[in-house]
Amino acid sequence: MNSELKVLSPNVKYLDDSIEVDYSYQTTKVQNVSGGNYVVKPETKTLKIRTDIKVPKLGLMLVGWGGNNGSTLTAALEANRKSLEWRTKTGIQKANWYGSITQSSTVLLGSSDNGEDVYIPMNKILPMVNPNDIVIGGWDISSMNIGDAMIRAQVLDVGLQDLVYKKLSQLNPKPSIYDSDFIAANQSDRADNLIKGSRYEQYQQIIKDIRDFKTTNNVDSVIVLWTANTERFSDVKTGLNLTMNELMESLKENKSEISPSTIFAMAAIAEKCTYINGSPQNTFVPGVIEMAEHYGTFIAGDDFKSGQTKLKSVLVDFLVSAGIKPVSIVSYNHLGNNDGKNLSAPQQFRSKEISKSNVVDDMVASNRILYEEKEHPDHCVVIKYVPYVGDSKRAMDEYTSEIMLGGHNTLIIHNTCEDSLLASPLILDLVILGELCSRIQIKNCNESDEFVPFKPVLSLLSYLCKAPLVPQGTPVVNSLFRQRAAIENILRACVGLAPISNMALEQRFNLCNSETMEPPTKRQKSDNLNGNSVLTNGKHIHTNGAKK
Ligand SMILES: NC(=O)c1ccc[n+]([C@@H]2O[C@H](COP(=O)([O-])OP(=O)(O)OC[C@H]3O[C@@H](n4cnc5c(N)ncnc54)[C@H](O)[C@@H]3O)[C@@H](O)[C@H]2O)c1
Ligand SMILES: O=P([O-])([O-])O[C@@H]1[C@@H](O)[C@H](O)[C@@H](O)[C@H](O)[C@@H]1O
Repeated sequence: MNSELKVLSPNVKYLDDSIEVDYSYQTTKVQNVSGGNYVVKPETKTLKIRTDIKVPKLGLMLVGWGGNNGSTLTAALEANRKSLEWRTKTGIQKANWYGSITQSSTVLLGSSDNGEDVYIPMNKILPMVNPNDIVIGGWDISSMNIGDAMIRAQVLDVGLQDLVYKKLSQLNPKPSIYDSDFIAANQSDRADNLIKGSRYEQYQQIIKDIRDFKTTNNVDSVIVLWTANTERFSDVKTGLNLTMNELMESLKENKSEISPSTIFAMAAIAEKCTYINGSPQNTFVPGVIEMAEHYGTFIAGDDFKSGQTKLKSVLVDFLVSAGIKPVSIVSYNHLGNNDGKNLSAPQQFRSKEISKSNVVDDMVASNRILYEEKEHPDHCVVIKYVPYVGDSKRAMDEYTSEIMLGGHNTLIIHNTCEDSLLASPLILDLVILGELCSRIQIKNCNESDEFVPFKPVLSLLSYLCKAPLVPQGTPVVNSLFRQRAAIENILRACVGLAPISNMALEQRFNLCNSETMEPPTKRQKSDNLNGNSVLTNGKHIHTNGAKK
């Protein structure tokens, strides 16, 4: 077990294969009685949470492996695995995972005896897959090896490229499913690495590829993740894909409206491999969701939330929760990578426009003081293909908001997003957190004797997605900090710790008996006398409460 955290609590048991927690889960039920009068009922559920601490040997199969994101992630895995360093014009650069919350962010654990906040790396709370142990592979419609694909991508420092090229050039993507009706025509010149045959035969080939990858690499489990081009939306209609059976029949009848990404999702689900969609298209048609529920396989997506949209889900949250009313949001960006080339086609752009535009909906709907029922800010998304800038996407945003008494506030932001260097760590987090979720189960002791897994639609990964896929009947949350808090607090619950509330009552009230003890604060110095910690605050007080 690589976790370095030990929680001392009667509610937490560290067993050979698992951590078991007795957890009191508190929620609040609201009954909107009438006229804005609410009756609120706190609820407590007695749960048992079990986390399997055996970390599997994990395989990651990327669809679109030879793309900018896929080749960059592969290089990053190699660079970090070997702790590579390379010379740049500003000095020596060391490999790192900046931008990954599991590898480079921390979680507030609690406060020390002298009142200081203590933080712990997120990947130390529970045993998680070590990126160095991930075996990567995948498919691409382009036959180019990953080393040459990395060069083609023009993302990484040449110093790093030179260090990893030999290894990456030996990696070759498997042939993939190409359907020119779903991605831009300008992608056809890459399509030289294709699976022939009917859609059903392609589906069977993908299943075989997954099985072969598992066996060849001796991995315990595989996650399949789409980082291939953005597809146009598929039609969703009766007789085509509304149910699992309709979808499977449509596949067997070789219906042209079944997209490559949906075929990949079906194959992964059938092989019980978590499937994650990093692009905005509607891969998860209702039949795919039913299939995931039938097989109990995790699915997650859509569309990595990497830069411009990630900032939007912070800014709009801040503005609206500050009582400031965004009334116009214009998000313009241009990029010159192959993604931008594909998005220069109208149908592919439309997929991206939808995912980039819906990200403010939940925050706007949260404040009926600012917005009437059907009222929304003007929201315009523009993406232009400008080859010269390559993967270094430029995002320019203007947020205009109404402030008090008819005033206006305008935020203008220029945000240079190195798209693949921002997206690759998100792919790592999607994979590591997605795998961790497969080892967590919960039992509602009041209702059942059974431990149950997460629902197949893994909404916990929403922090990493622009257009979160959520279980039917549950709300879409785009607010970045709410999404992150969900991850943090579920990780804490798995080791028996209460959610972070930031109430810090012990710092705001004298919760100790004021006669005998001052609450510790950061400013006060603590030093040890005769083994007792003594707080100095103008008077000497023993921690055992005896006054000197
Ligand atoms: N910051 C980001 O980079 C970011 C953020 C959010 C979403 N995305 C999405 O991630 C995806 C990948 O981005 P990218 O910059 O790596 O794009 P890219 O064009 O460099 O890579 C896509 C790869 O997919 C391959 N491909 C296309 N159709 C395929 C198929 N059916 N099967 C297998 N391979 C196929 C292409 O040959 C290409 O190598 C895009 O859909 C993009 O919209 C990227
Ligand atoms: O930065 P972000 O908005 O999260 O996401 C990016 C978009 O801004 C960009 O237009 C698109 O090309 C990328 O695929 C990605 O979707």
